[in-house]
Amino acid sequence: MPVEHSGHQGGPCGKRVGEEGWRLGWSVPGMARREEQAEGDNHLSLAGNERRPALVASLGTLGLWLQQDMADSAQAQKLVYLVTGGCGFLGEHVVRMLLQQEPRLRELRIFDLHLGPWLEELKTGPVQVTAIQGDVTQAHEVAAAVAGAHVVIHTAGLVDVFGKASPETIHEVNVQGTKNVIEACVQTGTQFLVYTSSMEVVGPNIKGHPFYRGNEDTPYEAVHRHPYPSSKARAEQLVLEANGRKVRGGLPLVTCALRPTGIYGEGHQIMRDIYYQGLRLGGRLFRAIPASVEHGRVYVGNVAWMHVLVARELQQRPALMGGQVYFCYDKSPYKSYEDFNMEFLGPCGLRLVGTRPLLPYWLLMLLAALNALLQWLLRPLLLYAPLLNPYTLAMANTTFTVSTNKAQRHFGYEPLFSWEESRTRTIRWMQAMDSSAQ
Ligand SMILES: NC(=O)C1=CN([C@@H]2O[C@H](COP(=O)(O)OP(=O)(O)OC[C@H]3O[C@@H](n4cnc5c(N)ncnc54)[C@H](O)[C@@H]3O)[C@@H](O)[C@H]2O)C=CC1
Ligand SMILES: C[C@@H](CO)CCC[C@@H](C)[C@H]1CC[C@H]2[C@@H]3[C@H](O)CC4=CC(=O)CC[C@]4(C)[C@H]3CC[C@]12C
Repeated sequence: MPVEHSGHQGGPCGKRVGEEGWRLGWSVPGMARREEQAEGDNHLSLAGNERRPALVASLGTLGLWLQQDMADSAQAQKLVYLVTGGCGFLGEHVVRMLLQQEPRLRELRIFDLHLGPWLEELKTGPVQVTAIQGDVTQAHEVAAAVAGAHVVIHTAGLVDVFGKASPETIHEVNVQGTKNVIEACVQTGTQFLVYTSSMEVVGPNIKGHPFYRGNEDTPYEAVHRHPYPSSKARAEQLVLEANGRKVRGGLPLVTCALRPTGIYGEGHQIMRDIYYQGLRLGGRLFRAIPASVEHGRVYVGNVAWMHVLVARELQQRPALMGGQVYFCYDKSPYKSYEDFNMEFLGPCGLRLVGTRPLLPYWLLMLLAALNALLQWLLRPLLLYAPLLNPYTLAMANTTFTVSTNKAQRHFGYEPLFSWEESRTRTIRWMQAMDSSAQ
């Protein structure tokens, strides 16, 4: 059951499909919309040298379209966005989604501790892409990156529930890093800040209370001891409290926070780890959690889309959206953590053994505690960070699901990807990942 994070072995996935990496084929259903729009633009641009006000006025309806077009162009390609953590799992999807779905973008700044080589391919497009290698814990680096940006999407964070980093480091990156982002906005005059929070700021709590299909207003006793949820909760609070502060130039800062549930999709490291764990176990995984325990999941493309939309609409509806929190949701089915993963791992040849947990819960807890002890004992020699520890077991074993339409009501969010698309894309990525590694 307990396993270390994986090394790679070839698996059944790769034997079926030989594809290039998922990055090469990245596109979204909404692209059709942008293409239609582009076609429309081309159509209008046939009259390109006739775009003078007098003639426009005499052409009746067409003139009105042209005027609108001119107004749109004046608005177009004006904005500078900064995405912190833009090279992470979610950050990369946000970056690509912005490039495809935000026509007003002039410059996109991508700030990350580690820059990915894939950024190079983005630099050939019409939007200026600026890669900034930097650390959110360094206030001066953040301020330099934020200066002149209209919108900041702050996704950078230390996501660690496995004990790889110290509590102090998690706090430094997630809390101090967020403080630095807020102060940079205030000092340099950036007015819009979107923060990637987490469902974990709510729960599951340490008492294991279920949160069953709850929404942003559902009462829940949020009690945190683990450094990751504590840090995310504190950072979210700081972001929301900063809403309304005056930024340089006198305008109010407008902030909001998005709370994804467990994100899945192309690039998801934990899914990768579980896949290789299954391969090492001869193509089997052993059920540890009852199928009745629901765990909320959301597709990364939809989370990215929500970031793009919220950033756009925050500028239009600051009074409604400023200081608000929104769960990230889509049409992914409610299932247990393990059953949900099987939606992707199954088509890759893995099998989940058992209709009920194979081990009693007390034994799992014992194994989890043993892992925690081993981690502590081995720490001077090596990093032992298995998936199973008392915290992750409690997470997987506590119902936490969301049912809300707040994002739809406040800013017209509808998922861009259906469940079928999200599933297919994730399976394709797993298959491509495996075949490219063989
Ligand atoms: N993965 C998930 O299921 C969920 C993630 N989130 C949140 O979404 C955000 C992104 O998470 P993931 O993409 O999953 O994680 P990730 O680890 O793939 O991405 C985080 C990015 O932040 C960067 N980063 C870390 N420390 C930094 C620092 N000091 N300075 C600058 N950049 C730094 C990393 O290099 C990485 O590229 C995080 O804020 C996380 O708390 C929220 C809910 C669920
Ligand atoms: C007990 C094991 C038997 O199969 C499985 C252990 C699974 C855990 C590693 C995961 C279960 C729940 C996950 C977390 C959850 O989806 C919410 C999260 C939100 C975040 O903001 C970051 C990631 C995570 C903490 C996620 C991490 C992995 C699990 C604990």
